[in-house]
Amino acid sequence: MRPLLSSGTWRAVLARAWRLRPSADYLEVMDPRGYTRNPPVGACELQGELDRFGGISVRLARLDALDRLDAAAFKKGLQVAVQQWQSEGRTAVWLHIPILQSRFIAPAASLGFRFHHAELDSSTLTLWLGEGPSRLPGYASHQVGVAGAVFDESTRKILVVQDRNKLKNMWKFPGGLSEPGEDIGDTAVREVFEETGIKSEFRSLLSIRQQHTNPGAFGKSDMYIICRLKPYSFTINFCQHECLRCEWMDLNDLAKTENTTPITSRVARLLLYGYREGFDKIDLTVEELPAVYTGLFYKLYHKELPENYKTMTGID
Ligand SMILES: NC(=O)C1=CN([C@@H]2O[C@H](COP(=O)(O)OP(=O)(O)OC[C@H]3O[C@@H](n4cnc5c(N)ncnc54)[C@H](O)[C@@H]3O)[C@@H](O)[C@H]2O)C=CC1
Ligand SMILES: [Mg+2]
Repeated sequence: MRPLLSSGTWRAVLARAWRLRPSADYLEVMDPRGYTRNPPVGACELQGELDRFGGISVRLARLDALDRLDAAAFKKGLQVAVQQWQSEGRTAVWLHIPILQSRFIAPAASLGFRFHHAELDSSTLTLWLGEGPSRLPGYASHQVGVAGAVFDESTRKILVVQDRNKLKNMWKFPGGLSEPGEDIGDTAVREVFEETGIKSEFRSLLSIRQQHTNPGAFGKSDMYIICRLKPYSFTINFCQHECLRCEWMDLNDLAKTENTTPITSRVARLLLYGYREGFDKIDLTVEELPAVYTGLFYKLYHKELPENYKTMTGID
């Protein structure tokens, strides 16, 4: 984000916003050059950055005098600052509050700010100032779980576990929740190893399930992705905390058993089809491509596309 207001301009805005009058105490701590050595409560220097949508972002962690600021003074100052931003046509305010300054959440909320999201050590509140209903995007809507269907083509065996923490003991593929910044295939390989001790490598993506208000997703929706993995170790050493049993099972048996979940049964049948007719019938393979706007890279998953279609040469 681009800072559009200099700190000098901010000082001027905030001197107005916080309606400060130098008190006798304040004057006592001015040095001969006029700089404040120990600003009193309320002499807080807010620094904000304009974003490309016309919103303003205030990071309380960057404000030196906050430790000495009480909640009432913060509320008063914020109220005036918000009026100022509104008169300047700002569309929204984003208020980033470090966890140790959470006493400022309640005064901000009483002025209409609402939580946008929280991380381990900070929360972010927003206030929409634009016309009509808020157009600010929400935060995360889904959690992502990934399982590995580890299939050994040479023996037709598939790796399955029974979850220790479930009321019904049904066979399923080992898997778990994706970590921030983790590729889908890497989650599958990591979770399979953590839960079963089996080493494997990513082959393809087989299915995506979307479920809303999943009980384990803290009120969010759940994306559950199953990957096809190829094993390169075979001795099971399963996690006692999460699994009750772990086995290499014949794929035909998994496809037929009733002692499994509908999604595991469906994917077992999909794998059987791929095993008999060719995995290209069922695989979504992955390729890394460059993102035009951000300069980053991303993973794109789709059915195999012939090389001449990728380059658009040799197409009639
Ligand atoms: N049909 C299927 O085959 C199933 C699919 N799934 C999907 O798998 C994904 C999650 O897989 P998991 O193996 O559950 O994740 P995971 O392998 O990352 O394990 C989560 C761990 O957190 C623990 N945990 C969860 N909630 C807890 C709480 N409130 N307090 C203390 N500990 C807690 C669990 O006991 C477990 O050890 C989701 O996407 C889910 O939809 C989950 C179960 C069955
Ligand atoms: Mg798990």
